Amino acid sequence: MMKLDAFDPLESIVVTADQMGKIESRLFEAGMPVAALMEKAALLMSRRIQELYPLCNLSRVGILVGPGHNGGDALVIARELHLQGYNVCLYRPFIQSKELTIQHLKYAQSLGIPYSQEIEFLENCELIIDGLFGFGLTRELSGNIAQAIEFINHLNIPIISVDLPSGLNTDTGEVLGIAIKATYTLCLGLWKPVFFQDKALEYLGNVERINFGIPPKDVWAIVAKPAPLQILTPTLARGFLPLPRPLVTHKYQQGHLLLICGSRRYAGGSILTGLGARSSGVGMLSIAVPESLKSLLVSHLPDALIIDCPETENGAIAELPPLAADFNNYDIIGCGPGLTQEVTSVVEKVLKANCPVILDADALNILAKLGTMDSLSQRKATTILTPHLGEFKRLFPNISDPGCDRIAAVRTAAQDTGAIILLKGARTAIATPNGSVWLISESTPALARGGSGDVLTGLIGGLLAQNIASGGKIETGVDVGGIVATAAWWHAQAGILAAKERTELGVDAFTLSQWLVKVGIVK
Ligand SMILES: NC(=O)C1=CN([C@@H]2O[C@H](COP(=O)(O)OP(=O)(O)OC[C@H]3O[C@@H](n4cnc5c(N)ncnc54)[C@H](O)[C@@H]3O)[C@@H](O)[C@H]2O)[C@@H](O)CC1
Ligand SMILES: Nc1ncnc2c1ncn2[C@@H]1O[C@H](COP(=O)(O)OP(=O)(O)O)[C@@H](O)[C@H]1O
Ligand SMILES: [K+]
Repeated sequence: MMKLDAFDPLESIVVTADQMGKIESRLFEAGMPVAALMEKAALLMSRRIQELYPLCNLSRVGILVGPGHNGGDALVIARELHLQGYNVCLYRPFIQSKELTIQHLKYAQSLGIPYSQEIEFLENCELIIDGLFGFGLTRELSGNIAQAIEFINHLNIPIISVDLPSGLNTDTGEVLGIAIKATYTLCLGLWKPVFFQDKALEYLGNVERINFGIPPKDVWAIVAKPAPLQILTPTLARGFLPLPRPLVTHKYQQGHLLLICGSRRYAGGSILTGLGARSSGVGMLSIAVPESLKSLLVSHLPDALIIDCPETENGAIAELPPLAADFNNYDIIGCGPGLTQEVTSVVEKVLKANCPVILDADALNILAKLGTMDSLSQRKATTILTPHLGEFKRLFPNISDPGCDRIAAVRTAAQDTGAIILLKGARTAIATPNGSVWLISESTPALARGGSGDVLTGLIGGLLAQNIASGGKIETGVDVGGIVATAAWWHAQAGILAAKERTELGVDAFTLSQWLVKVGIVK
């Protein structure tokens, strides 16, 4: 889980290793002594470590000391814990180190803190502080360092990583040979992309940011405003919600969403999409389904207008009747869940609509087969694609493996197509064509179940419909990414809340749709 500080203006900013280095350099050039900054950060960390693991519960703490300033931080922590009475010992495999790190080592030695170049020295520890490498690591780890990390990971004791788990690439989250599997990671200063890369999650443990007071002006001197990489924090999400509602309004002013979804084989997908939309508060909801599903949909969503469409032999939508085909009646269209891949002509027609369009599931597979991704950039209205990793790979075979760097992949996809792309996963990322990416900082694997994505499609559609109908900024494209991200945040929060009460096994997609309204979105 990730702890966010609602009152810190830098809490939503995510910077790359290169940007962090540049921001840090500005502080040093302005006169901040390197040692003083290290002291500030490491003192805060050592205080936090003492809260997490009080002295009375521990007999021995092992500290991994690297050659750079991550190692320097670790040595300051070692010194402080020692002075507080902890029994501390050091593993320091490097002969050569940065000057400041050597100085801290000298002082630690003068205090009588024992150290060794052999990792077995830490065998009887009950807590490990990992200060081997931070954002300065670029090369693969091998040899004795790799073996030491393997040894530590097998000790089965809590590990606290300084800044990030040693062995992870700060930007891509890639494991550089081998990496520490932390219980806690104390991110220093500003969030980095590694905290939002799916494949890094199992290494991070619980994540907290240590705010040691970086002046915002130094951040904005390096990072463009608005930041190209941002966490959708609860405070930002609340700003994107259509609340409060105007006192005098009517249903059409609260948005009219058309969903095109479902088939005989995947009837439930249309219900779940409808339930997601309903939870958004949308004013009017129309759902076009194959005619044989009409009564089923009416029984689940009596508030929605169900449009029955002629169907194929297999029970898929054959064509859209006039009521659904006149797209001028709607603020936005959501198309895809449960359609089957038969409905190519419907998807082609939807792509020609003048209003914003959300494509998900089968609509994405059809789009991939049509091979007309280029045509997306010709669309005048906004297009939103919501693929999971498999769908993303089918849509964008030429973008390098999104499994390696999801953030870079989704950004490229949005820039190439001119569409808003929401890449689903443990940490969903939403990219806009101007290169900015929104990140969802927490979720739950309870959502890894069939149908939860359908709920999300409906929710996105319903939120955007309300924004458009109220003369919102979507027309100028300004905040669409933020609204889409708000839907993803809301969806994840509902999953977290439901899982807390029902365990991670208890959040089926229908339950999820019911929990959306229980999220405390306006605290
Ligand atoms: N973010 C900030 O503003 C602050 C950062 N601080 C610390 O400074 C860290 C960054 O420090 P550094 O730039 O010194 O970098 P690191 O401490 O992350 O490590 C880089 C060092 O490791 C060596 N190295 C890299 N790859 C290696 C490999 N595969 N095998 C062996 N050695 C390798 C490099 O030659 C260099 O000496 C942060 O992660 C953080 O812990 C703090 O001291 C305070 C403030
Ligand atoms: N491990 C996970 N942690 C958090 N969220 C997850 C995880 N796995 C899947 N999800 C979320 O669940 C939803 C699944 O959507 P999708 O794959 O489209 O499923 P479906 O098509 O069956 O509805 C997405 O919103 C995704 O982000
Ligand atoms: K580290």
